[in-house]
Amino acid sequence: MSQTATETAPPPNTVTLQNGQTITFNSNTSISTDEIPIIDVAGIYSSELCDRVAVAEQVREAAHRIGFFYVVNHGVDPAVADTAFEYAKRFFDLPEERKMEVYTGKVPGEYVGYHPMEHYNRNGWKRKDLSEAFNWAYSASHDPEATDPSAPSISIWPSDSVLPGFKDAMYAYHTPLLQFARRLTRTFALALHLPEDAFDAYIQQPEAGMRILHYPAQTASVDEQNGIGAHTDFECFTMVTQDGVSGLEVLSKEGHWVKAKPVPASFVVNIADCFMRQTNDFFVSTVHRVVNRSGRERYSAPFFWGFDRRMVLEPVETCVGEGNPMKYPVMTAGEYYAFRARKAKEGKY
Ligand SMILES: O=C(O)CCC(=O)C(=O)O
Ligand SMILES: [Fe+2]
Repeated sequence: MSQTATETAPPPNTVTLQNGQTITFNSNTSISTDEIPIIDVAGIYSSELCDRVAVAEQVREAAHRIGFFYVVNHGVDPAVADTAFEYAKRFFDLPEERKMEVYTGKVPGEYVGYHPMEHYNRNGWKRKDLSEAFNWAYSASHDPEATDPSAPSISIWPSDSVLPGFKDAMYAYHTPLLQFARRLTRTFALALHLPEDAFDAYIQQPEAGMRILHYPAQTASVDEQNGIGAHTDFECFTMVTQDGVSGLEVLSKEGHWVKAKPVPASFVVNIADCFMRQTNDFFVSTVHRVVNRSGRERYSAPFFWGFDRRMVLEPVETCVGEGNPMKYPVMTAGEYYAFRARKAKEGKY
């Protein structure tokens, strides 16, 4: 006698995200595959256009197919990341009251400052997300290519007497990432079959926030708790530096949680919602989460790259046309970020 589907298959897991999207996955258990490509990006520094295009075509395929890829040979010195991680640990080791001096609630409407442990419940799980984070924003004075280095930044920082050298260590890593992200934006322009400089005006004063995260080892079951619940990122693309501890998982189109295992000296790059909107879904902003069941503390440092708040997120011309109209309302980048930051800080998701 054949069994019915309800007897054999567990009920689908369904979650509504901050961007309004509802997702379903087959199983809460993650799998290891080689679905996330590793792209050697050394060619983006070549003086030959054909070398730059060769990298861009790999980026095009990955951004369209899965929305996630690793980059290696990116040119950013790993020693600077090591120092940033050392200072991240020092920050998270501070007493709670010191960290709460830079509590994100002190900056309404902006996603900067300290986000305490078990503060959010992005997927409405039984227990809140087991992570804490510190976010900071773009600072023109730490951007060697800034048009106006005196433009103010919205970040808040612990005072130097609390954690000497912290801010400097964070920007020492942020600045080379910013320079790499500018390069990679040109690669993305080529990947969309646009002139290489198509987005240059959008990133003179970019939205370039960064965060450090700490995930204690989780003992609760994956059905009860996440480190960071399923979500998509807000901006154009994100570049995550992982330490050696796994935990990041990517939702494949088939509904499987795929492990993004740490790859030494790589960044994990993922497409975020603004780029998906502008490319009319040609690039996919893929759902991801972190569950740290490794038995070890995990630290990560995502860098979020987006267009200037004042710019209008117009559709990319190669991604719209007759029979393929723009699917999203057009708004400024700032309007979209404000909407998402408000949703994220409500913390219900
Ligand atoms: O910690 C990670 O690996 C990813 C974190 C993340 O997805 C985020 O902060 O948006
Ligand atoms: Fe994310």
